[in-house]
Amino acid sequence: MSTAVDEDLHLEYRPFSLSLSAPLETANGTIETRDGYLVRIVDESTAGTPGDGAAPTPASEGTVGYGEATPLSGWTESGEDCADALERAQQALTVGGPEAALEAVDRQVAARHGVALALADLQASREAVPLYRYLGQETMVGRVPVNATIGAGSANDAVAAAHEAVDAGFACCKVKVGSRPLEDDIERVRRVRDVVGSAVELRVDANEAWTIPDAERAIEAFADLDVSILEQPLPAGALEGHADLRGEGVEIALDEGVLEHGIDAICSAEAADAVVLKPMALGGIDIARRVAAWVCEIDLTPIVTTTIDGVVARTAAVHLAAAIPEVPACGLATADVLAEDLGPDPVLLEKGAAVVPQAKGIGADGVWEP
Ligand SMILES: O=C(O)CCC(=O)C1=CC=C[C@@H](O)[C@@H]1C(=O)O
Ligand SMILES: [Mg+2]
Repeated sequence: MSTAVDEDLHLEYRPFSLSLSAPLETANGTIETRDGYLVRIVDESTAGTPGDGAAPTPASEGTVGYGEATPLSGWTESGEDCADALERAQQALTVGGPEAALEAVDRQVAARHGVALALADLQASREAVPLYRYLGQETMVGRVPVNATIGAGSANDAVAAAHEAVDAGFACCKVKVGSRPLEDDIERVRRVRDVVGSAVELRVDANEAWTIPDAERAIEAFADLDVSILEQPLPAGALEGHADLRGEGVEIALDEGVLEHGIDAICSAEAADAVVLKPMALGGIDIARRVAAWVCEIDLTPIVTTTIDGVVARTAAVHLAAAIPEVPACGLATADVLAEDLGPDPVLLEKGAAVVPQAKGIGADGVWEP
């Protein structure tokens, strides 16, 4: 049902293309560029009147909420489907308000992420609270722990990235594996362990690359190397296979499997110790928040990451992590993976932690003008 306030909401979106500073190699393919749509919803009921001849300012336009819809092949809908969905949301918002806009993008997760985030940012801005407080965190959170992300490149590249991570103060590194012979990957992880020392947490992400015997062999070696978490060793469909890999000294996290099965099935199959939550792939910050609350209840560990998003979605994911009590290190230190961004980054990285913005909403300003 539409209300007078809803009719004052207007959604706009514009395309963007961000190149990576270096392609990110994973076992599922190489990510070279991040193309998507920046979304904004303006509440014109709060618009002021600009002075004579003055250019419109954000205040004169009304309160604004920003969102980002950045599809990634294999994880979300295509770019084309995303754009079509945003077009539908634009119409639906004017006619039927926020609920109608979200319904119009129900099945296109990246588009839904863009719309839901713009609505959440708008509401948090109206309430003058940072997004993480709007997402339900009752106390002030200054920082969230983050992991360094090391791509599936050569052993020398992995060692160099690990050096850099330790120098920058990271206490957790996640190494991508699965795109080369298993023994080579084990050797890469061994060399990374040598470089980072025993105090740094090491995680490994195979992006579905392995068979059960491969994974068993990897876990045997990784347990000796004190790897804490192995992410998605088997194809997403293999719930029972993942369940069988648990309890051998390395915790099992599901990422692609979360999207394929959902939390209830993972829980019934006892298939994971931890789950990776990517708001862009789950369909929005609101959904990711609900999933995080649910997994905490059932003693699964939630790890927040992104699909290598621009500053709007990445900062929103930092807020999501800040809304989760005792969140472990999250995959949110990816700003450097991008060679360019949508605007200034409000999140400082300091000694392995992301400093959470305390301004109202997401806190990502200066992003609309290309
Ligand atoms: O979790 C991180 O450290 C960063 C994000 C990350 O690893 C990923 C982002 C996008 C696509 C994936 O290949 C990958 C992942 O599988 O987690
Ligand atoms: Mg993963």
